[in-house]
Amino acid sequence: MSEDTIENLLLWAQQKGVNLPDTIEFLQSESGQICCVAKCDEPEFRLQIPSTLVITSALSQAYFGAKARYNTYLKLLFAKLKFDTTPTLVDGEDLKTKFAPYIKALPNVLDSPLTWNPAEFNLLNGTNLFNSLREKLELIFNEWQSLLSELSQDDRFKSTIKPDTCDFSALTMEDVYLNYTSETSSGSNFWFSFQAYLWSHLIFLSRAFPEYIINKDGPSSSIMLLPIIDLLNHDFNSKIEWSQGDKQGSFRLRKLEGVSAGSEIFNNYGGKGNEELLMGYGFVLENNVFDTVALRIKLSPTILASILMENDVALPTLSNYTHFAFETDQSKSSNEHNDHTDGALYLISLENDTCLQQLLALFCRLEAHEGETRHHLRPRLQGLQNLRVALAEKLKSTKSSPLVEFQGTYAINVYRKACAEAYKAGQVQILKSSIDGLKRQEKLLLNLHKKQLVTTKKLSKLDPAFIAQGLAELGDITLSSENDLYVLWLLLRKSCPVESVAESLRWILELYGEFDGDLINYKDEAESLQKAISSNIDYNFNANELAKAMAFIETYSYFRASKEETVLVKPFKT
Ligand SMILES: C[S@@+](CC[C@H](N)C(=O)[O-])C[C@H]1O[C@@H](n2cnc3c(N)ncnc32)[C@H](O)[C@@H]1O
Repeated sequence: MSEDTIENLLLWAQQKGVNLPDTIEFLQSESGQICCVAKCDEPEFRLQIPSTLVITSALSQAYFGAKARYNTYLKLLFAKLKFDTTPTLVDGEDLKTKFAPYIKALPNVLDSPLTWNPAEFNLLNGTNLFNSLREKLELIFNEWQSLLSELSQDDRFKSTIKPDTCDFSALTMEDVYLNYTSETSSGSNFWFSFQAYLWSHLIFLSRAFPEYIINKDGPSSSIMLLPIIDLLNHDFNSKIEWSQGDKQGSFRLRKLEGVSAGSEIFNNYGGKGNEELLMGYGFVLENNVFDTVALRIKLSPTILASILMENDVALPTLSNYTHFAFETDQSKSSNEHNDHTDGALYLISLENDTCLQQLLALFCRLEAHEGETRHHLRPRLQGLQNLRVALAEKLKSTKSSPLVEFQGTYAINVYRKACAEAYKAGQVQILKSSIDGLKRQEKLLLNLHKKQLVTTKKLSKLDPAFIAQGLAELGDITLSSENDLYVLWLLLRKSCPVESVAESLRWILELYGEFDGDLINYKDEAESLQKAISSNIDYNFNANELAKAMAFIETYSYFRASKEETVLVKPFKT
């Protein structure tokens, strides 16, 4: 952007009543980004925008007569102001002319991955952004298609605007890029093209404010643009107040701390992680304390219903974390109902352990058998293991996952590459540190409850005769799993006099004596173990008894995937 463009913008703003203090200046960095800098010590910075410069859905309602989907029509109006060469009249005033200096100063190309080419898109492979990008684009695409359908029935537009019937789901990501999202995609010069709509969408995504600040009676999810105020960059340490200004419908930004000469004056877009910053604003922050890895856990309707009824573990949804300045009417209604149809959403971070512990509580609850709660030792250990495995898989896929295939040759923008790498590194760091935290937690629990645990190693140590004689008597059999070893121990020891069994193993036999579990799932396995034994030696175990022992071991053990071992756990509420 040229210096003239900024000059014109500032002049225009002053003429329209923006109080631009002469103690600040707007500078342009080498990358073309504008920033606001204090020329001298600024004890109390304020910037106020009159209502006449605020771009709200009142304008799109007036122009399109829209009675719903306010944000969607506002984005369309803004695309029209940018891309249509003819006037857009509201109450006799041409909005295109009115806002021309502002629109001219806006970036033409935005760095959100929604516009990245296939080679750049592949830089994100394995991440949540990579996995969700297509779905996000499809939502915007559907929003745009339905707008075209509505406009094609409006007398004012029906001669020029035809519905678009493209089936988005049939397009590859390369098709999407070439036909719809690249700067040079076909139809990009029409104000009602997808490319124009996407540009407008991204401008709102990266610059919009919630309208309720100046209009308490308006729809709560409505968004607005604030020229000049939106030149301020983001710093999450910046102490800022947003409020209505002196006059009805005006907006005031106030810095709640002094700014020293030469320092940049920042806005604060809120505590956002790099995923949200990259997607919405096209940048990331190094060492971002708000960085999170989003993990969505889908639950079957039955489990969901019982967990909600018990009200013991948290099942957060998006609405628990943030209020977006930018929200589609659709996403808002699902948030309002705290709907779990998309699953529970856990945002785990380096800085705050709460979410990881909530997620762990859910994993432990999912492992609790009948008669257990998530606080029992066995489901706690199993939950820890399962979550570790899940995070390790996520880590693996974040580090290396398949790439999308594409035909063309595309240059990779250096800035975008750096953003993708920093975002990925942040995700990897959070996952690794969460896994380490879980490892430590498991180790503590294992140390604390050593007496409640039996491994096959401990079993062999406490009952050497079982290995030396008992097993030897069964001949040379191949056990399909470590569980079979416990099963055989149970069957060989269940009728032994109590005193002959080591004290710390007796609880197993006592519980086994009372055990009355469902055997149906173990019949086949039991029969094959029975066969393996009897084909080897004339030793006849009852298949039902084998099935009972197998069911028992499953009920009273946890599988420690990290060591590939089954550990028997004495029922214990921690
Ligand atoms: C509301 S605008 C701020 C004005 C913007 N600098 C401009 O030149 O128009 C938001 C955009 O500014 C840039 N931005 C804001 N804060 C930033 C930061 N801390 N680091 C890098 N880029 C930032 C991003 O491109 C973002 O999409």
